[in-house]
Amino acid sequence: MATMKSLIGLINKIQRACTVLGDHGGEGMSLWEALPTVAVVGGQSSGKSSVLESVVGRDFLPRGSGIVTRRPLVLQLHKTEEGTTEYAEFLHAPRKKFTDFAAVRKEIEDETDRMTGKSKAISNIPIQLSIYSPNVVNLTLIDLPGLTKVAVEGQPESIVADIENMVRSYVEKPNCIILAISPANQDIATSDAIKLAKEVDPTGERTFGVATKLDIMDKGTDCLDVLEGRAYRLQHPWVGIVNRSQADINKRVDMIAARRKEREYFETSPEYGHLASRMGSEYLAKLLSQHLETVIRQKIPSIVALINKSIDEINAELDRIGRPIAVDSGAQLYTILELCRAFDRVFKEHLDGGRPGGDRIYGVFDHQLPAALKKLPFDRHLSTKNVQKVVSEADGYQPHLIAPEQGYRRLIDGSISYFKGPAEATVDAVHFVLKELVRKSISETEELKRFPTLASDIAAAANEALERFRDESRKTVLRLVDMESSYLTVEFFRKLHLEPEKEKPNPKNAPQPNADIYSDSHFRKIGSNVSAYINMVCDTLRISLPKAVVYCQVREAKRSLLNFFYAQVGRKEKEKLGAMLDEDPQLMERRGTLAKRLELYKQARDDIDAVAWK
Ligand SMILES: Nc1nc2c(ncn2[C@@H]2O[C@H](COP(=O)(O)OP(=O)(O)OP(=O)(O)O)[C@@H](O)[C@H]2O)c(=O)[nH]1
Repeated sequence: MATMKSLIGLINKIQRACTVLGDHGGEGMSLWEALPTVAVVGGQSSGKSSVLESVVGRDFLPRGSGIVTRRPLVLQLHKTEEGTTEYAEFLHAPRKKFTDFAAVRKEIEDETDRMTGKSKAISNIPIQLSIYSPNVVNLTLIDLPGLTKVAVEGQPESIVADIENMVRSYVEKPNCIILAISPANQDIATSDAIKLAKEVDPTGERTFGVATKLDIMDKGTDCLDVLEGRAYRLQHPWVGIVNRSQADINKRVDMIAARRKEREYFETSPEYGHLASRMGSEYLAKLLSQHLETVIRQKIPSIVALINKSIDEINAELDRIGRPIAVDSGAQLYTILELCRAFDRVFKEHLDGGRPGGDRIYGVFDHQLPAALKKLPFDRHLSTKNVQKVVSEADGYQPHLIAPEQGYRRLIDGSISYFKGPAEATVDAVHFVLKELVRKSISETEELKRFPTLASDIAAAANEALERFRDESRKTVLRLVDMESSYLTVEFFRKLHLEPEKEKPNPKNAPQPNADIYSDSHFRKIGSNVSAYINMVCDTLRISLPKAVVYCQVREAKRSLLNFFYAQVGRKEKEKLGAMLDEDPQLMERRGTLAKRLELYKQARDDIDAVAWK
């Protein structure tokens, strides 16, 4: 069974680790909030500092008028072997042992000012102080600013509400044990501490009522109704306390003497003598310590559950943002190539299906190319008038005798050259689709997210490769078009020749034997022959251009988009490889934070395992 010392020591340890990591409650479900704590609350001058000091047995808290406690003070008490020297240690100044408690007080004041400036404002970032002493019990207490009604000189008006909000933020947590300090010489039921405790803990199960200043109550009055639980009932018994009076403090009565005096007060008191064994600051310290231990024991399963859940969450996030990368060049090269492959996979999924975008290439072939071909100005180029003009120019001074061979060739060449436009446009359209897919693939490659430099290197290399494929593709499609004009399909014209001319008999306009070959219908006929031939060429190109484009651009992109890049990377030196794997600084910071938190949680889990199940 775990000992009291080890259980409270465990929580102390986890609390210290939380503070180092900046976890002191607040946002989300923090480990700090899951830990049971004792918070000391009370109105100004209710005797809070005095209670804390007598629990510790030392003067060490700043004193003065106005609001002295302006940051939460997490006070961890560690009991040491009898005869050892007492000392104090601040978490913000580790390894510095304070044996002079006046210096502790000074450090609390200075550290408060460090955070809040001299502004007398308050801050919710706690100061963490550990006291090692044979005169304490293991206990963690949080001293909070005293609840107040008015701001004093130099303090903002809002301080009254700010203090209440800060105190409330501690005491409303279900794991907070409330030590509610009320001076007995005032009406306890309306004390600031009891009012707040009632609000956040109506059943009183986590409130410990403490009545101070029993010794200076009006003559003839006593506090028995409260201390015996009749006036204001809580689940836990009330504890009466007699602290040093101001006169004692001025006379520098030491704490050990004060404790003795307090004991004597109760033992000899006619009113409280029968309660003496359950009164006084020493009793209060033991009561709290025991209670804290019970609560911790109850909470351990839920703390462990929270720790495990947090570890899972942190691991999941670390997986998402990526683990740290190795530093040797072999591993770096491997990482870069792995990342390239990851990108390549996504890119191929876009082309081959599975991810959208590849279908837009088919859209170019199926829609854009035919539409562009349809728009070519063959009507104008093969109009009777233009046919006549081209044929006559080709004939020169000697008109053709049977068929205008030169004229046909010029008309066909002229028409075919129009195909260059749609051919190049197809190459460009596919190029832009591919470029867009590279962009999309870069942004969709999860693994690349943490390496912005490498991502842009890969994008640049891929785009460069696409430019090369585009040049190659352009040459190929233009060659296909040129091939069409370099050798015409003779059979087409032979067949034309064999087809009988289906002219409608028109006796009125009966053809004049000689004028015939120069008439409009003759040129119209030539135009329609060329047009039929060009339609055939068009059908061929509509089919062959996509093949050329896929061959030169799409297939190459799939096969060798990053080949050039791989070769370049392979030649790079270690520093350059490292530079390519530069990460987003924010991400690196986040990973660092997560790693530290993971360490804390794992350590906490090990500590709990070691202590709780011994
Ligand atoms: N006689 C007597 N005086 C007490 C007792 N408790 C506190 N005092 C005096 O009351 C005054 C205020 O006590 P503190 O302990 O400073 O009270 P506090 O709640 O910490 O005050 P702030 O930090 O200013 O909010 C001091 O002068 C103490 O000496 C007590 O039980 N008996």
